[in-house]
Amino acid sequence: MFLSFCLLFPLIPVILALFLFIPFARFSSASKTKKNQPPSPPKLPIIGNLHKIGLNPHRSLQALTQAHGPLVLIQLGSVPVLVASTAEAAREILKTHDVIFANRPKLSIPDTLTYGSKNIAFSQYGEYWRQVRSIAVLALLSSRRVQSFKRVREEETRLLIDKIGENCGSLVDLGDLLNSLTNNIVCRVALGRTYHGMKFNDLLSRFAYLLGAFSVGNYIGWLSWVDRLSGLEARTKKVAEEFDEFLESVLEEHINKKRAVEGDIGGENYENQDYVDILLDAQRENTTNFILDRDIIKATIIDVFAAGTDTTFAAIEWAISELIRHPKVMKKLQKEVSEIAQGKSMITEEDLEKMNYLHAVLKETLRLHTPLPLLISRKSTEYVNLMGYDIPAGTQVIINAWAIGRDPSLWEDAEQFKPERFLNSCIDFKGVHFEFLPFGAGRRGCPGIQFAIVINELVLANLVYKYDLALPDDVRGEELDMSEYTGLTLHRKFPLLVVPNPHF
Ligand code: HEM
Repeated sequence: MFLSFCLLFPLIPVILALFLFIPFARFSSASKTKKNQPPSPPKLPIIGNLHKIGLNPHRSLQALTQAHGPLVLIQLGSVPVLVASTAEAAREILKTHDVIFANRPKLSIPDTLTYGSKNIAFSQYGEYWRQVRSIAVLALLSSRRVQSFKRVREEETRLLIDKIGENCGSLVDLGDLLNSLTNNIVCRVALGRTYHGMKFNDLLSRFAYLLGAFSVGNYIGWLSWVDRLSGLEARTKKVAEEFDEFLESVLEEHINKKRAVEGDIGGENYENQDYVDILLDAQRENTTNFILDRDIIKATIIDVFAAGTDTTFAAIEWAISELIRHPKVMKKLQKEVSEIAQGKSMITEEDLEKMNYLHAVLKETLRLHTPLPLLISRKSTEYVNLMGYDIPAGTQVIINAWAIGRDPSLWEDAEQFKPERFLNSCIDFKGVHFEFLPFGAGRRGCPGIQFAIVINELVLANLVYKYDLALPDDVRGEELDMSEYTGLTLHRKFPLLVVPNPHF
């Protein structure tokens, strides 16, 4: 399930009606006597535990876990959902029983936005998913491809640094600039060029918002009219249509460019190809076991925006926020970066490897501000006994990676930002350490780790190398408001406004 409850509001009248007219009921499910189900909090009729979720589901689900244990079975409307919030439970799901939990639930909003879940992230587990994922890895996310986009990343980072330089001493919306930077990088490597303008940015932000929106109909089928009445359904269709129009124009541009290039010099080499070129080639050369039709190509491009841009941007924004709040950490990082840069004008990607403290800062950020706090929901395909509990086939599963990252039994001073904890530690985010899961794990784990990390590190290193960042109105860094806004991705609630000055 794509769990985010920013659009839970349409349900409020229903919840109120239940509170007013239906006496509280503690549903002791009949099946419980037969099966050993995980503990469940008390439920209300019809809505089950929906009222317990609130606007920050990762926090409310953490509270449920603290009250009921590592595996909790909640009822969202008519849908039972298993919530796992400890490293041990995550290991059982993502490693021991990875195949059983490799499916995704089908949900109406992502389904509409991704041509019937034809993309990687929402497609059903099986041969189709395997093939589209491997095309994306080969064409965009493999080490070789990620390496080949080095120039794009360094150029865009330089543009960001220059833009900030033009505004030294003035108030800058750093979040906005970082958002544009990630969009530009992703557009250039995936689509071949940048796309600017209010209209495109607005489309992307409506798209990201809807991906995190809550659809009543997914959980209480007979209330699906609420989604129509609230306008959610219409808004989703409109964004899907606008995105489709945009992607059609991108495909046409590529097809025309290909014709022109072939006419001229007989073809383009691999290194100069963007993601769309490679997908169109695979279509023409019929290299997949299924027909790579236009909708599949468009859905696969959507993955890059849906899974890749907002997450990458959120990670950098939280990292800068924590550095502003922790001046000593900022100084230590600036020292490391400056020593390695040795006075050159920009940090390059070759320099990053030596920056151990930078790696630790990024890991600590991803631990405390996991960009997808609840990963992407899974769905079991067969019955399984999980940590002694009976879990039937078809159960939706949420893994609260955010809560695991803050589990005080795993992390000392779990709520504190202390990058040092990662300095002499082998823990990383590649999906083998279940106490630290910002990219998930197992076969549905994130394939974009390398793509994202190098952007994050390059931008962070250059920002702190070139600038000191202060809060406006002489507010101390430690006082920066860290409130969250939860959509699909966890973002800062308030813009990150800073006053940059050259760092010497
Ligand atoms: C800091 C940045 C990123 C974070 C934190 C992140 C995190 C995640 C997480 C938690 C999942 C779900 C894993 C699971 O279910 O176990 C995921 C899936 C995915 N991510 Fe990322 N991601 C990031 C960047 C990217 C980038 C840059 C791309 C591509 C350009 C990408 C592409 C994908 C795709 C395609 C999936 C779906 C995989 C599948 O279902 O097989 N991600 N990501």
